[in-house]
Amino acid sequence: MSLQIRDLTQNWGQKRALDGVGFTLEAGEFCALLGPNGAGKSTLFGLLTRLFTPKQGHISIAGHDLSRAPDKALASLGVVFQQPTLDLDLTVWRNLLYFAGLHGIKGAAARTAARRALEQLGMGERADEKARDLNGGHRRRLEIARALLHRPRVLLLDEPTVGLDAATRHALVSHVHALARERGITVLWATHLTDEVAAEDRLIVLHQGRILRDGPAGMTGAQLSDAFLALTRKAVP
Ligand SMILES: Nc1ncnc2c1ncn2[C@@H]1O[C@H](COP(=O)(O)OP(=O)(O)OP(=O)(O)O)[C@@H](O)[C@H]1O
Repeated sequence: MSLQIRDLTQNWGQKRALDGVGFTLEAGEFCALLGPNGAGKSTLFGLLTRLFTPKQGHISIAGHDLSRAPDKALASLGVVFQQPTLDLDLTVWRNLLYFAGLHGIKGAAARTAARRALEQLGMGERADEKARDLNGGHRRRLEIARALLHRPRVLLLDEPTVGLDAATRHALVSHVHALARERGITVLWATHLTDEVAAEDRLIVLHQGRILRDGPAGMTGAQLSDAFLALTRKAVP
């Protein structure tokens, strides 16, 4: 399995942000992590990326235990955070090479990796443009390309469509589905928008730090939206 989480619990003072969360994702699986504001999605991502360490629970990435072998585990992980972190004054190409360098990928290997990542995101023609001149959707795609440079097995995206219009969001979701399907990358896509979930996706609903539902989405659109609202309303104490 590519990503395994067991019994993860995290408190912020008196507040329990995650309460015994556990699930396993296989290679090539696209999993939508759906939760309203405050569900615990960012806390979960903070633990997965080792921004902080869990008091209780276990995380393993591509078979590497995150607390015992953090370097190997994190080398298998690509991350797109909610807040964009591109250098807007650099070209697309320079943004990628700079980040490749941070991963220790240099010279011809870095150029090959950057070319491959741009192709994967349909941005092969954009290499010489300044990041500032890209529209919101292409900036996001560049961030995804950058997260793929070191060929991670697992890709985490924390609400990557914030601020994008519906058509651009749809295009971005399609690109990332293709990465999972065609490249076997395991994707964990956090969102609070039900229209980003496809019927065949694995769907995990997180609310108030707990998993309320885990399985194939099986529905989309208004049906899914109604089911999500009913589920999260019912759970309010
Ligand atoms: N550093 C922190 N200190 C204190 N409380 C926190 C901290 N981070 C998160 N929380 C609380 O933990 C709960 C879960 O928050 P989290 O940000 O993980 O949820 P989320 O699903 O990512 O929400 P959003 O979509 O609003 O970002 C919330 O009640 C939040 O107020």
